[in-house]
Amino acid sequence: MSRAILKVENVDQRFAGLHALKRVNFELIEGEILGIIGPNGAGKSTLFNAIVGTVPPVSGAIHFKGRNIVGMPTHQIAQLGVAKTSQTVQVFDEMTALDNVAVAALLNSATVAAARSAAREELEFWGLEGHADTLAQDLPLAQRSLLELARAMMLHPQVLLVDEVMAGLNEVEVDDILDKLVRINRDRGVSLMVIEHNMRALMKISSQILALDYGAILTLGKPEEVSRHKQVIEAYLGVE
Ligand SMILES: Nc1ncnc2c1ncn2[C@@H]1O[C@H](COP(=O)(O)OP(=O)(O)OP(=O)(O)O)[C@@H](O)[C@H]1O
Repeated sequence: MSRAILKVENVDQRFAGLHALKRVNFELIEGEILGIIGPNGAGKSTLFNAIVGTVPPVSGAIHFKGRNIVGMPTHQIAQLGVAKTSQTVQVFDEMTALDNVAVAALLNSATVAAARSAAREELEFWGLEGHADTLAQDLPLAQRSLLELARAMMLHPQVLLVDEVMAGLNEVEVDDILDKLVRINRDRGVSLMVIEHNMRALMKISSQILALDYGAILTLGKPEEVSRHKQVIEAYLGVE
């Protein structure tokens, strides 16, 4: 039987006069890939920030495996198993790719040597082994996106929130990331929520898609249903 690993209940977020999330309710089923779409400013990143605790919601509950994580510090939420990538790739520019991943690996390693070894393995998974000694600032955008995913995986997440990692990438690079996301989901047991403006990409990998508009859920359903939804077409695709 499918069960929810993450349950978002009546989550509200407000910034001064702006009602950024309006009683948002949904479940992430364990093992699924849930795509998140919505126009600019719809509240997608705000939702992710609420889940990982960087900007906690003003009201509502977020249950991870039955435990309400609202109010917990981000590092504790990460330790429990919920991690996030950033919308803008956040790696340490002046460090090598290997060191970037090794720093994250230290959290779950007994020694520096063990962290470096885990980091090497992770770089290999993401196809970055040839760039281990390259400074992050010298990596092309696609490899920086992969590096951030590699860093996030060192937290051993059970739920990974992926915020627009495909922006600015070409079709081949997007397909490579999609393939890797499917593999961490299928082979490494990570449930995923993926924010993406690239609808074609999202439809390929998501079992369900959630559409946000003005902080509220427009619809949640199978990709083919959501892509036919009248308000999604109007709000997201901008068609009258
Ligand atoms: N910390 C904050 N303080 C004030 N306003 C914020 C804050 N975070 C987000 N907002 C506002 O909340 C609204 C939703 O922003 P959010 O970044 O969640 O949208 P989004 O759907 O992720 O958009 P995009 O696709 O452009 O990334 C926007 O109007 C934004 O300016």
